[in-house]
Amino acid sequence: MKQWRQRWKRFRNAWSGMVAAVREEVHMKIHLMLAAIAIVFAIVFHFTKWEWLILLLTIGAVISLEMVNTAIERTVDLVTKDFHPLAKAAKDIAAGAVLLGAIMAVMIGAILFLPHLYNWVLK
Ligand SMILES: Nc1ncnc2c1ncn2[C@@H]1O[C@H](COP(=O)(O)OP(=O)(O)OP(=O)(O)O)[C@@H](O)[C@H]1O
Repeated sequence: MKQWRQRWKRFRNAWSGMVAAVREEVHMKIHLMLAAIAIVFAIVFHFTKWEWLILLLTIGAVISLEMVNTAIERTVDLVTKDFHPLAKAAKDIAAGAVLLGAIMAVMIGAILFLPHLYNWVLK
């Protein structure tokens, strides 16, 4: 029983972390908005099971990367407010990971959506 209470507490902490990231980070709101638009188009285009899998994995990867980036920013700010080359490197590398994820997501999105858009325009 105690174990379940602890698990529930951990789940609630993780959930409140997700809510805080969405509330406090403009980029998270943008990612969620783009994900919602992609999901609407995937429904309209009747995506196959494999297309859904790739789309959901991509959305999950980008949003997770943004959350880890936010966590790294907060940790660096907690450790030092002074300028430090290591603080800069940590923040820039974490931001670079998000950028790489976003570039991959745009490419995957083009591969997934362009053939459907093409067919839709030709109809
Ligand atoms: N303590 C620091 N020492 C050195 N450079 C820093 C430090 N804090 C931030 N920077 C530099 O400034 C940039 C912007 O930092 P900031 O903390 O404003 O994050 P951000 O990318 O604007 O994210 P957000 O606005 O979402 O918090 C970092 O990418 C880094 O290059």
